[in-house]
Amino acid sequence: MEPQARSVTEHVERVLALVTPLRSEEQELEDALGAVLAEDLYATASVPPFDGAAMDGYAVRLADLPPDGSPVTLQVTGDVAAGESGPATVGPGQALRIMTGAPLPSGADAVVPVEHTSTGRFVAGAPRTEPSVTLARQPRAHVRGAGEDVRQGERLARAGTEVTAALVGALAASGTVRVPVRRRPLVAVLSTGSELVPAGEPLGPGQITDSNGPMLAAAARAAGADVVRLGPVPDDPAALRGALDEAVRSTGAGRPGADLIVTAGGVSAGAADVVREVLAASAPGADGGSSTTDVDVATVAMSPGKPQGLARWRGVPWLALPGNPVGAYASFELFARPAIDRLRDKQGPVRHHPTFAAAAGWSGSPGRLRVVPVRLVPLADDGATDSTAPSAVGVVPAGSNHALSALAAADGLALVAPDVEKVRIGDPVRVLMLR
Ligand SMILES: Nc1nc2c(c(=O)[nH]1)N[C@H]1C(S)=C(S)[C@@H](COP(=O)(O)OP(=O)(O)OC[C@H]3O[C@@H](n4cnc5c(N)ncnc54)[C@H](O)[C@@H]3O)O[C@H]1N2
Ligand code: MOO
Repeated sequence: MEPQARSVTEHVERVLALVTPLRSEEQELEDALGAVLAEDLYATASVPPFDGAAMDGYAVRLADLPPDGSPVTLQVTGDVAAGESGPATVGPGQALRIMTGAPLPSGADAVVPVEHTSTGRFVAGAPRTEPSVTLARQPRAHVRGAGEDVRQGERLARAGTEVTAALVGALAASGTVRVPVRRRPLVAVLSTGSELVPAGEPLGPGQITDSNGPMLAAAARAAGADVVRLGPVPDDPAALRGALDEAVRSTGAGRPGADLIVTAGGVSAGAADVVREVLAASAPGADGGSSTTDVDVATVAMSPGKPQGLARWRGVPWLALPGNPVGAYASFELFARPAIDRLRDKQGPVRHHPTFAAAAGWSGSPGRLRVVPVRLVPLADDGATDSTAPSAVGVVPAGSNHALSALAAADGLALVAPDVEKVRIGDPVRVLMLR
């Protein structure tokens, strides 16, 4: 009899209990894209650092411009360009030509854009000699105030934030050159199965190409980890133990031991299910020693991805995922990715699981969370005029649930709750987005 299946939520909790965040280290800001901040970061300088022009035009004194908007003619006494720091001053009745980004000269408190003046436009490269300009008060001052964007000492990002290109920009603007980040996790990816042949090698009778190895390695990299790929390992306990030892050992070439082991295959009820065998043989108290601890083999209420194993190999957290490739990938997204996030101490935003309307109906066996590769499709013309509205997008299954080709074509994984028997057209469907 099959044991009571464990919920996905409970399995996630057990996965998270196995891993703890890695130590932090300093990294050059320019190399930190995708890393996770280990501390809150504060602006070391204000942005912009000075009051400056937001438009090309004339720096003026508002006191010279009649409040009723009637034009006035001012004497043009010179130029201020971006990057200039000269002691330019605008006196009463005067104006200075000023370019966007240039510091506002003393005396001036507004910029009038050139297109709203008698000059009309500045010609790039041409000498500017107009002795005077006629202009009028504008509704806006077109001045960017010092610290308007960021004030020195203001918090720019919280610990746990993943560094994006925009954050690199914001940190650079405020004078940051090095950032404290979590060390990048090293994930060992290991596929098991005597039928497996590395990609590119000819297949003998009964053999198949190892797709889980390259796929899970790619998924781990996409989740922000470095990867050491081992195997495929044949269905032989000694070979598997050897590979697990290699995964956790640091090598002479400077590779540290893995922070997390992810295996695929051999975790079900088959006679050759070697992962299950190694877990059982080395569980504490059993013969074979205690290189494996915290063993937890479970049937999880999801499909695909039902058989799962958790343990530590010589202290290193080990997620044993099922071999069926779609199940392995679904398990990666639901269990291994949160484990990697925790190693990186990555905090929210909560993983985005938007809801779309089903654009086709489908059924499946209730009682488990069904993970269905789906594609986003425009909904049939429903009279909506705005084709970019979210309601104009729905989901359809991307192909057979167990086919890698469907997974490859999928925009996301629909997560259909265990109590739902049939998904009908128009039903809301929660989707774990993959792109
Ligand atoms: N009697 C039972 N049999 C099975 C059960 C069960 O509950 N009772 N569960 C089924 C489910 S669900 C799954 S999933 C599989 C998982 O089994 P394993 O984790 O032991 O995986 P394998 O048997 O090693 O492989 C399953 C399947 O996937 C192919 N495979 C494995 N590794 C790779 C790889 N690296 N690249 C490509 N394909 C791979 C393998 O050849 C098998 O076809 O067990 C069911 N059986
Ligand atoms: O759990 Mo298996 O992955 O359903 O195919």
